[in-house]
Amino acid sequence: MQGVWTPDQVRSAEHRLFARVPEPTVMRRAAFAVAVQCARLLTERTGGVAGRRVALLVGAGNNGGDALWAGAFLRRRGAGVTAVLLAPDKAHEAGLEGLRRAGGRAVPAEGANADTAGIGSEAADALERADLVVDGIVGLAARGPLRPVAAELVRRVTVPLVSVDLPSGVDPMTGSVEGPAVSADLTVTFGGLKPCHVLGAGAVRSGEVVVAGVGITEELPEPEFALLDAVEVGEGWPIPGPEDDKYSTGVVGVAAGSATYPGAAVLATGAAVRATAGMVRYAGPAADEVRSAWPEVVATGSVGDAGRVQAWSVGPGIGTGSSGRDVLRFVLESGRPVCADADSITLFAEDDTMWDARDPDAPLVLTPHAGEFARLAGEGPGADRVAAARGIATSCNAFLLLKGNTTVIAAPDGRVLVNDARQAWSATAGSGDVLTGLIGALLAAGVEPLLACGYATHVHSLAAELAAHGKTGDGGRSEAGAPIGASALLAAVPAAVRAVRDTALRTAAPRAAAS
Ligand SMILES: NC(=O)C1=CN([C@@H]2O[C@H](COP(=O)(O)OP(=O)(O)OC[C@H]3O[C@@H](n4cnc5c(N)ncnc54)[C@H](O)[C@@H]3O)[C@@H](O)[C@H]2O)[C@@H](O)CC1
Ligand SMILES: Nc1ncnc2c1ncn2[C@@H]1O[C@H](COP(=O)(O)OP(=O)(O)O)[C@@H](O)[C@H]1O
Ligand SMILES: [K+]
Repeated sequence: MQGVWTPDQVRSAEHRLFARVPEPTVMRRAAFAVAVQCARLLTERTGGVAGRRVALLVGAGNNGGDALWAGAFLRRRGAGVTAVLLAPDKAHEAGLEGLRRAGGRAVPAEGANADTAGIGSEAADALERADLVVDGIVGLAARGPLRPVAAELVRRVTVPLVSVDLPSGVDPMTGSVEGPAVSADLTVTFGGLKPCHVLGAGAVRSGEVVVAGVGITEELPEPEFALLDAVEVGEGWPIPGPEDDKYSTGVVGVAAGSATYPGAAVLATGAAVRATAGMVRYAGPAADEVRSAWPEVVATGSVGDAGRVQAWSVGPGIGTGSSGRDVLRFVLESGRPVCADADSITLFAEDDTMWDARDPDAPLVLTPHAGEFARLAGEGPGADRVAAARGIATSCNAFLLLKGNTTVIAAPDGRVLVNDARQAWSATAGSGDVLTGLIGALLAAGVEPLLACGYATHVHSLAAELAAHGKTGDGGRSEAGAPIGASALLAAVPAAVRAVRDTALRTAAPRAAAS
């Protein structure tokens, strides 16, 4: 798992490090890492470093200090470096001195001969001629969007941009963007990932993220939350072994759909079929449609007739009337792990007694989108989606999966996983039904609920990406991609599972050879 740490955790780790290593040494290590990445980008985009022009956007704090020292390193490799100072009186003194000693120069952002936007002519010129821009405007201490002069400078950038620590203007803790902010091609951060690199708009604005340890990593506590990588998903995805049969790999029950919404039943059940090897039972009014789409499914008209299952997926298309309520109550009373989505969430929100129907020891997974979350919580998730998901998971004693481009999954004990989709092809009607089926199947296979949600979400977003790009093994590959429907996403689930399992296999082989 890749950990993510809050700005406060990183600051305390920094202070512990400063007890052993002088602060200027740490700053120069950080700046060197920035310079290395700038040189790489310059070489990729322009063929070299010497003779290229770099503009540094320098704010009042240590983030600007990092940029200034990085500029000094780049100057020594032959680049022409100009620092544009947003607060000339407060610019990091040692960094400024270092840059000047290396032959770089510094100009004020709002200097002489300012243009109508208030930008001095030397600053405007430096930006116009730059091959690369370094954003050292603000780092961990950032509050709110870019101020007007910084925003104007950033607006003028047309060349690759490297952010120091985080893209300025993005909230470090939540990744939210409330006004002008930097969009980086590359962000070099220190010690470990911070929330803004993986959450919401910040994830997009960060571009490629490179973590430089600089000694801080060793001082970090347990991370605030974590991301699963493809290797972990591939290793953990349940597959049948030699001793297995259709029952031992987990029987999942799907209670979804209605006469009005048979599609929800077909999608959720199909996802369960495609996710694991065990048996899938369907119970509900869309039994005929499910049977004809998925002949391998054992389908009945009501949950009472469904037979034994190891876990339930319930909710999509069941409605919020009395029959939906009875279905939800039945599966909750079964004492099995339950993934409750869509209408089930509304039923929980509208009927407090529903909580009493569940066995508190049986895991309950709730998978709301923002609107359903608001129904459940009484208010929307707001900017801090991790805190919002964690709050409801704890108060409801449930696993809470908050959907979106960044999906946040919180366990009742406070653990949190985040999945950054890095694309939005799954923003299509019915794709949530597919996710419900995947989670139910993994719960039935005995995967721990937080991981079941993490694996399912990872495979779901990968399936959307593969389907949109025609990378499912049936030709029509495309780099640009094209919109897909939930059926195409569902059809791509096996390709996504194969992809993560292959990644895990490729990683395991060299490890085995080395040991
Ligand atoms: N102390 C060190 O030696 C190290 C510092 N590091 C760097 O130091 C940074 C943190 O430095 P600082 O604590 O000095 O703070 P910043 O450099 O993040 O902030 C500088 C100033 O900008 C102001 N500011 C806040 N929001 C703003 C906005 N929206 N627009 C413009 N200005 C705004 C803040 O009030 C603060 O005074 C990290 O992000 C990292 O880049 C790291 O290199 C690790 C080592
Ligand atoms: N902009 C987006 N980018 C990436 N994934 C998204 C985006 N919007 C929605 N999704 C994902 O698509 C699925 C939609 O689920 P849901 O809102 O329940 O839709 P439906 O009820 O139509 O099936 C969720 O897994 C969600 O995380
Ligand atoms: K920055």
